[in-house]
Amino acid sequence: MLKLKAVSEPTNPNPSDNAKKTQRLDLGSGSEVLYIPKFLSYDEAWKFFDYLNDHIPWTRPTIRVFGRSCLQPRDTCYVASAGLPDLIYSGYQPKAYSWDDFPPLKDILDAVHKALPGSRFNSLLLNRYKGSNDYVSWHADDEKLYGPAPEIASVSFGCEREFLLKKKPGASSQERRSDGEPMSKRVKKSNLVDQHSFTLKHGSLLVMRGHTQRDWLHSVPKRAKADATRINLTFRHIV
Ligand SMILES: O=C(O)CCC(=O)C(=O)O
Ligand SMILES: [Fe+2]
Repeated sequence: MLKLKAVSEPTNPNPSDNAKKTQRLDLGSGSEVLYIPKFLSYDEAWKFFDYLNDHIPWTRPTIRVFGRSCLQPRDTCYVASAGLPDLIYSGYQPKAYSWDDFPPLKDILDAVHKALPGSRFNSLLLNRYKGSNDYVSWHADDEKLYGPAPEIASVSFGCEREFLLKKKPGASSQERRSDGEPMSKRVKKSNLVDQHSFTLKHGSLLVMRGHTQRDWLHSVPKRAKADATRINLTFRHIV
């Protein structure tokens, strides 16, 4: 696994925000992940956690995976701006709530837009992992309605969980290592650079960009020791 390089957030000139280090991971072939561990303060993030845990109408729908019906292994909810095409995933079409139904979500959305200049997210999938047995299996958020190179911003609250990325079978191989050395000049150890792991902390922001959904899969696996509740918000732009 590659070590992440910590860089100061160049878009934020406020010196009081120096603690907000952005880690940037170049996955090669136009795929990139950003990770900001202290996107929200600890106390602020717990206030959002309590609000979301109590006020979101969480459901655990039946979805279809490989032709079989099963209970989705986590709670979910969906919020989207008016007039957008319906989201359907795993044979399930969630009801779209309005941003006005949950005003604190608009505050989080504003903070995300500020951290990612040029972004304009208009939909949000919420996930609640109620304990160590809840998870999301390997997938890419590559539904057509997100366009060919979607930016997805993911904010985490509560229990820390591991977030894994692995190269899709058949995706073009990595062009260069993090130190810029071309792979052709050295022995390829593709299994080392084709998987990455992040521990998504309370109040953190993770962003997937470029061709990440085309070329990579991600998951949040079951973890016996992660026995408390985690809430995750994934902001997306529907084209
Ligand atoms: O919970 C997470 O960190 C990831 C959720 C996710 O991948 C999704 O909702 O598509
Ligand atoms: Fe996802």
